Amino acid sequence: MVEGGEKRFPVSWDQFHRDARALAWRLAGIGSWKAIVCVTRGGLVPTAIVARELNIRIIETVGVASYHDYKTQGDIEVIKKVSGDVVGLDGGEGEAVLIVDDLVDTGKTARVVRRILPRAHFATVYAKPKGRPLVDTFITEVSQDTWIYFPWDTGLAFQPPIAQDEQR
Ligand SMILES: O=P(O)(O)OC[C@H]1O[C@H](OP(=O)(O)OP(=O)(O)O)[C@H](O)[C@@H]1O
Ligand SMILES: O=c1[nH]c(=O)c2nc[nH]c2[nH]1
Ligand SMILES: [Mg+2]
Repeated sequence: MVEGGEKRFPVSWDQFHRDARALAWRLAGIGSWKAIVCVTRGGLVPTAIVARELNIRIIETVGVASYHDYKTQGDIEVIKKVSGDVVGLDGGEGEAVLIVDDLVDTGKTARVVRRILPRAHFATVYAKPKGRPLVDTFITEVSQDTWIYFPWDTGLAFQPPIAQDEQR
């Protein structure tokens, strides 16, 4: 959640692919997992990239939404639960599971998913300071007052020259 003057962190498809692949490289050096639980919808694209790189073919989803209005967080809603088969793999409680999301911001989403899969490994591509303690592995940290613009939410648009912006 961003309050007051915000900073912007726009991410292109190319940069996102590189960052998600960097996440897969890091995860490959840490452990191995039998299944991915993807936190939809933001986790869908990084899950595809990580699953390809780590050769994981069991993909489950958990549907969580809280940013119903652009940039304003509401109550957390679990729209789709995790299948018991996946939670119970190996020792249960998500022991064999890798959870993938695009980012942690306040950490509220991660806290809810962690409650369902307490022993899973939680991985995101980006992290903000408040959410950071809730993730096991991430690639890039941005400040709390930064909004990350993902390529699937944005398009090419004219940018006014910096000098013109300063005259306003
Ligand atoms: O750490 P938090 O403050 O909880 O925010 C992080 C969550 O917010 C976004 O999901 P969103 O609720 O917007 O739903 P979406 O993935 O369907 O876009 C993002 O994909 C994370 O899942
Ligand atoms: O596109 C997004 N960018 C963000 O920085 C963010 N934080 C929570 N949810 C988010 N969605
Ligand atoms: Mg999400």
